[in-house]
Amino acid sequence: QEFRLQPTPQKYISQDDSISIPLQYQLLSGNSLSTGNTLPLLRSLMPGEAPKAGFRIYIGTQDDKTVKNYRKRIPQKPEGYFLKIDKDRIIIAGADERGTYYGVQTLAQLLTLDKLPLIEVSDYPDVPYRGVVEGFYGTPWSQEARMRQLEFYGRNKMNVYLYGPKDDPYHSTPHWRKPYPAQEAEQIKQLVDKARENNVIFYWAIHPGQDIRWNEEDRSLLLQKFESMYQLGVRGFAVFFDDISGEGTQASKQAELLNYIDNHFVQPKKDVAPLVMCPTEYNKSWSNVKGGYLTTLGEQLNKDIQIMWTGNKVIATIDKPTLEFINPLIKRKAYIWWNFPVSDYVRDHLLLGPVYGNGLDVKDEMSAFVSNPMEHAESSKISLYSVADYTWNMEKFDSNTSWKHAIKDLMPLHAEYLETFAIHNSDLGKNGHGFRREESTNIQPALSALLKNYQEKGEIDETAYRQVAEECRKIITSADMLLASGNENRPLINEISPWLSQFKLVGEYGKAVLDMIRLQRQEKAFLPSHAHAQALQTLMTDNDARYPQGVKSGSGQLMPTFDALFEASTQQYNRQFHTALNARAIYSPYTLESNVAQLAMLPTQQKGKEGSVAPSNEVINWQADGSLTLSMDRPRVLASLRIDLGAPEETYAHFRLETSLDGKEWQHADLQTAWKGHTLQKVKVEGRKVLKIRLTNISGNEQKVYFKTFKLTEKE
Ligand SMILES: CC(=O)N[C@H]1c2[nH]c(C(=O)Nc3ccccc3)c[n+]2[C@H](CO)[C@@H](O)[C@@H]1O
Repeated sequence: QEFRLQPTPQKYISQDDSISIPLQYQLLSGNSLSTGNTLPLLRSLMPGEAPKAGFRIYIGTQDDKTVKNYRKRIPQKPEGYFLKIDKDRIIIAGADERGTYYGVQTLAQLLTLDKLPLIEVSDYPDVPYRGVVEGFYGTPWSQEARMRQLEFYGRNKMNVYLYGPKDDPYHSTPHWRKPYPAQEAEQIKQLVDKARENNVIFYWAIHPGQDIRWNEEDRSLLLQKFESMYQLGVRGFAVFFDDISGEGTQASKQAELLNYIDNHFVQPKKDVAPLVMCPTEYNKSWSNVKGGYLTTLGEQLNKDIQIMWTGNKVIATIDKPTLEFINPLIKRKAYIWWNFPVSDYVRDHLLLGPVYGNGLDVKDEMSAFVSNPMEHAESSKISLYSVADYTWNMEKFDSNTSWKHAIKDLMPLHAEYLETFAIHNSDLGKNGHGFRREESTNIQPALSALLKNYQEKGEIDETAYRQVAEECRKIITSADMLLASGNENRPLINEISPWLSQFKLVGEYGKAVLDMIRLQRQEKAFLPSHAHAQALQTLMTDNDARYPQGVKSGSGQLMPTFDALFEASTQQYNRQFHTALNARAIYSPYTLESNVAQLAMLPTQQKGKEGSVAPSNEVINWQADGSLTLSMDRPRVLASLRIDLGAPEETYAHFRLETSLDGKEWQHADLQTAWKGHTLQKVKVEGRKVLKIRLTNISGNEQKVYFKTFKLTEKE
């Protein structure tokens, strides 16, 4: 019988023979397992324990007598285990308690088969700490979502979960100094208990850097907060110094605080996991090696304190050069914080594609690999399943195979439909980090062939046409099947339903555009298809109130191709029949031009009377005389313009804002602080008619700013 074990074991041999699942068995378990959740898990999987049964299960860690005959078969690696299923017995022998627990989790997978294969498994993880950092901006996961996550981590042999949602006020400013209110405290306690049940180390992270004062009072308040979390059962602690400015960014002060916590809290407790910290310089593109921040941490931080790293950029895949850069500087193996599939900077997209691009030769260069996921907990499991696979057995990791199994694991009864949805919802679109993913890889060659032939020769590639038509049919069917999938995975469908509705429209739009190119030479028959395609464009634009920018689906390949075919066929029709049908598919009245590299990539958005340039999460290096120009499709009367460079008021003196009606004559506009103490500027343009708006760095020097807001509102 075919089966796959998740994550891929280091080594296993399955005989071509199997046994029926024993209905009764005699359990011989080691004393080391008298506490913990390993035996309860085994008993929940195999309820037929009977003292005199013939079939036996021997379970224990290597110090237990019950498995002493198999001690030499146990991999001598942390969390390693040996599992053997024989005709009259099962042996589960772990290098330690968690290893034994993982042996039971592997047995659990085999128990889902009709019969138990006779098998020997010798297994252990490549990366010491494997799991998830809930570290994104936006709506934190719900309690129910977190409880489901922790079960998922246990099943997939992930051993850490770091709690650090940016928008939890008791994790970060303003209330990091305060204990949780009773209800929130109880929820954290429930999570800690659930984590223990699933052999996951629950780390609670604090994010104090934005307003910490380097004094005895704040140090004491932070330790009191950690102690209050310890009383709730937390046995793992982290301090995040990412995304802060000011006093809190000093490496020597950060190191002094962390060493104090390590020496006066973590070490004395004796049952607390190694302290973890996220540095302020957490990626190479921001690091200033000569400035000494990273080397200060490397030299001064106690050796057992773990230092997180996101890679060569904020959002990046991790390869050997990445680790060869950072490990020598911090004088330890980096604790990788992988910013995928986090989507808090592209919230209109779902990132459901394969996990790929990380090196397969770096297992010995990192102390941990934790994924920062989407705010959509269930949807994130597609990636998290593969992260578990990758970090457990790196050299055997196969991106596409793992992705397919991840989808089957999430929705076994609707896997083919979820796979169709996921393959077309994987790219991020243009974004401030410049991080992209492949999308629609299954149909991309046919899309290209169809478009190329039509645009260059006005001809239809019939093979490609049929393939694309079939894919549109699958898209429409998949959306319906998933929306109607009932309770197979209701939390997942609740998360993705706005995108499923959009996905169905994408399929319908593709069909309408295929009709258009087929009917392009028929003066009357073309018109209904053109009208239907335009109607679908409108429906795809104003699609879901919960997402101000709307939701995007198929934005990497499908929509650009369908839009291009819409425009080409309509232009062809207009030429042939001397008509003036609208030939513009993507109707955005705003276009962005800039000679500032990091701004030029930013997309523009329109929502009703509002037009904006998408914010960037990176520090913008705005060169002297660099400018950004937002152009309209026609002169428009402004009601307001708001700009926020995330910088003090005096910074705005380095910039000039102008508007123009013709792109030649420019008129100055005053920036003024909208609210005292805030960085948001309200520009005095009320009633001004403009065609272009231009912001220029006139200081003569490079300015480092954040590009948080550039939003205009038109007069009704
Ligand atoms: C370590 C880290 O990635 N920290 C945060 C983070 N920070 C950034 C930034 O780009 N931060 C930034 C950019 C410019 C100016 C200040 C801060 C991205 N992310 C992640 C993805 O959006 C976000 O989920 C995460 O909480």
